[in-house]
Amino acid sequence: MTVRMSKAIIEVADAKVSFGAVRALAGVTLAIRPGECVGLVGHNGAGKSTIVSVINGGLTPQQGSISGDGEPLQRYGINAARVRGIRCVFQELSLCPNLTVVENTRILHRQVGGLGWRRRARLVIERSLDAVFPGHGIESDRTVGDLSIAERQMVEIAMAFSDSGIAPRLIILDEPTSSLDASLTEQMLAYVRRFVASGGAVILISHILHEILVTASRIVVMKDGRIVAERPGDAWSEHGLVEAMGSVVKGEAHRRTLRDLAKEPVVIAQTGRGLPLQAKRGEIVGLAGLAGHGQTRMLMNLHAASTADWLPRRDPAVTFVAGDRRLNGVFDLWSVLKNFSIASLHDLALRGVVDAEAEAERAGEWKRRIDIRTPDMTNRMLSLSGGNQQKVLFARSLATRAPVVLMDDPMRGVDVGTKQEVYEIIRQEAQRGRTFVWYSTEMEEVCLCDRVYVFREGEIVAELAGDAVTEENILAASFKGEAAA
Ligand SMILES: Nc1ncnc2c1ncn2[C@@H]1O[C@H](COP(=O)(O)OP(=O)(O)OP(=O)(O)O)[C@@H](O)[C@H]1O
Repeated sequence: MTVRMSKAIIEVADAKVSFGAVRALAGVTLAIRPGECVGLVGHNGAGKSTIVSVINGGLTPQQGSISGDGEPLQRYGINAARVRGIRCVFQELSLCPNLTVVENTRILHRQVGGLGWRRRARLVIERSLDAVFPGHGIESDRTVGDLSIAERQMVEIAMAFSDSGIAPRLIILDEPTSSLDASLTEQMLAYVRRFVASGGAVILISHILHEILVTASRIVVMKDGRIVAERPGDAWSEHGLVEAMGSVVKGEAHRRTLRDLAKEPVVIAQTGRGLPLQAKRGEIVGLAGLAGHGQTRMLMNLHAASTADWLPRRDPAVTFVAGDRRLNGVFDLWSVLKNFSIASLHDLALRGVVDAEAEAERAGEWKRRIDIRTPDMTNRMLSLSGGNQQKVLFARSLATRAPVVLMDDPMRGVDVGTKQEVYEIIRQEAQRGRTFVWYSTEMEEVCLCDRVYVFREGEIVAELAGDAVTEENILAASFKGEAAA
């Protein structure tokens, strides 16, 4: 029996894209058909966002062709993609922060105009939010800038799946779950499965390979601007994917066995009527719980409490690794080098003047250590892929002498190979006496911590240590406010 394959919604053939000396796509051919969820994986800088920009019409390849529903598309761009029902949720969230959720909906759905547009736009977005994230609790009159990063991500995702006349046919999700906790992620993946089962198509990009394995019907692996492997989803294992990406397969990361810690905590904080937080010298302390329940606020408060001096200190007491990098991490207009060295200028300066050689040397060391992929550290920060920008923020903080490192879900968008390297660096630094306070939306990371505080509604509701740090206990505490017996 011959199986008739439906026509591809979009097909890119032999696409080549270069940014100056960097070859982002070296001849990529990819077709997406109705009813399939294509998982796209690869190391940071492999070219995933670039091929997505080509499919989304945001970037015209220097070579190659694009066709849609079997017809060659000559002048393909964002508007042409939108008319074909192709939408993209970007890694860097793209909503206008000064407008409300409803007003942002109006911008995406241009046809929702005229008298009464607010009511209709509200209906469009609320219907979609309810469908993708039942019980979301987001009021559509709120200004986007006031939403937490997880809420913003939920609105972006719901916006992409919303329908106001032009039905969504292909939704591209570029690391959509990087700020979502486990339950929101599950809601979104369940919706993706339903959307695909009803004939829609999805491209799912994620560094959390488990998500891809349980959702994608086909998985495509990219490496250095090329597709290096492509198979049905159920023909892959996590191990096989990591190998195909060119990363070294390491055993599962385990919590370290703790040596004796000093008795006196170096960090102490209180959350309302909740339990107090304590972190000792050399300890890795995790902050867990559902996203947006006060973990980031706690980190901000700890940071403010130790840095409120008028003068910058030669020996900073704390350093902060931002997770919401566009909001409080990256200096857009600066080079990679300047973004890296800004926190250690005191160490790099001689009589008040920065020693450029020492600065370049230290940046080079970190470039090698966590594999920041750029041909030249003086390139603009925004020329880096998202995951590589995140690595720079890591390097910036770890290169300081601050004894306490506060981390706000810092692995957003970092690839699996690099994550393992960073976990190892954290262990080594903790062994040398540094204290880490680490908020993460990834259970695997929380379970690496020596001690974990679970947050609920702004307060710490449970403290788990050693062998009690398990997924089951954390989930029980997150939902019920108490650890499982
Ligand atoms: N505007 C740009 N200017 C210069 N170089 C760029 C630009 N956009 C992307 N690049 C480069 O192209 C390459 C591919 O980047 P891309 O963002 O597609 O990677 P990615 O696979 O999505 O990575 P990540 O997993 O970190 O998001 C990288 O080396 C990146 O530095």
